[in-house]
Amino acid sequence: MPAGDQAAPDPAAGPTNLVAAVLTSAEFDLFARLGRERRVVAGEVLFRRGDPGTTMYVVASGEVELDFGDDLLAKRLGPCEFFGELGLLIGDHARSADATVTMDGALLELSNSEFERLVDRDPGLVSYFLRRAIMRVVANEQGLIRRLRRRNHDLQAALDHLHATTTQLNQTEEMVRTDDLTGLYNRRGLNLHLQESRAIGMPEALGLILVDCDRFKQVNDDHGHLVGDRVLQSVASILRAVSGPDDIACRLGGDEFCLLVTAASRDEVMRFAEYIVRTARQLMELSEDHHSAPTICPLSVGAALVDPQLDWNDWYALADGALYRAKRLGGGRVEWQEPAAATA
Ligand SMILES: Nc1nc2c(ncn2[C@@H]2O[C@H](COP(=O)(O)OP(=O)(O)OP(=O)(O)O)[C@@H](O)[C@H]2O)c(=O)[nH]1
Repeated sequence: MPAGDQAAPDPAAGPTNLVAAVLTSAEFDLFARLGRERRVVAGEVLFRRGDPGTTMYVVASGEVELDFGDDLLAKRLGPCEFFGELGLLIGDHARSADATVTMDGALLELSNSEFERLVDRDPGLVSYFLRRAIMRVVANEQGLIRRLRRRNHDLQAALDHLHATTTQLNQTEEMVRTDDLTGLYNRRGLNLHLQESRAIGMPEALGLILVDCDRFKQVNDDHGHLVGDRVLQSVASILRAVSGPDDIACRLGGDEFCLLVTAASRDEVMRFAEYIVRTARQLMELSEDHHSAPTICPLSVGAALVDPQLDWNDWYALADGALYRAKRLGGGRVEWQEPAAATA
């Protein structure tokens, strides 16, 4: 029988060999006597994963590759190594790998009838072989469980990492959208918000309220930049207090702010606008008694109903017309702008 020039493994080899798919030389001799020899050539497919199988094979010479699919390592089997034994032992077992000849040679093929004769011929040897076959299945199973556990662990770590990255990205995005000093949206945040709103559908009616501090430069000049900062923060607090969950308060830059509110009528928008101017005035009156640094300043406000279908520049031009008038009239007041008057 062409077992090749390679020596069969020593039957007295230690327990580490127990789970290897290698026949001892005594086993190989016995299998060779009763198995059918089959010549094979490289590229020949012996069976595919999922095929039902009832035979086992021993490589006499040449080489066979077992490919278990997924990301499991393919195995190459040489002389005296066996495979497909579960097909023989269980009967009609679905093959768990593709078996392809990778080097010309010969195989011993054993089906149930040959195996029964093998048992009759040398029950002791066959029982030793069976014990090893079972241990091999158990070892493979344990290896698989270990691999799955490791993969699960890796997957969990990858998910944790992804979660941390997403949180970080959200925080970064939040920072990019927000004005450092006041915590309101900045101009970029407002633009992004408007883009998102346009994508999901704008509210049907919107009011734009432009807010500008009066003589703010004087606050900086008289009391310093930090006092000026605190005044800007107070204006932001007023806007935050007045805006509902669907309204957008934004610091457009410097001492200019805006509030975009969902409102359907002039009265509704004016209520917001007048509240803002009035609150600033009342806060000023409260602090007028003591001669400490100001915490707020008078505010000029321009208000208008805007067409949600038009863009920001159109809205701004409209409300800015009113703001300009409020400034010209001395500040600390609200001016309203009708759309028709703006285009006239
Ligand atoms: N403290 C402080 N000042 C700022 C900040 N950003 C801009 N400014 C100042 O705000 C001032 C705005 O000046 P102006 O545009 O002349 O406005 P104003 O003095 O209120 O004049 P009117 O609007 O005509 O009443 C400038 O002096 C800027 O330096 C800021 O973040 N903090």
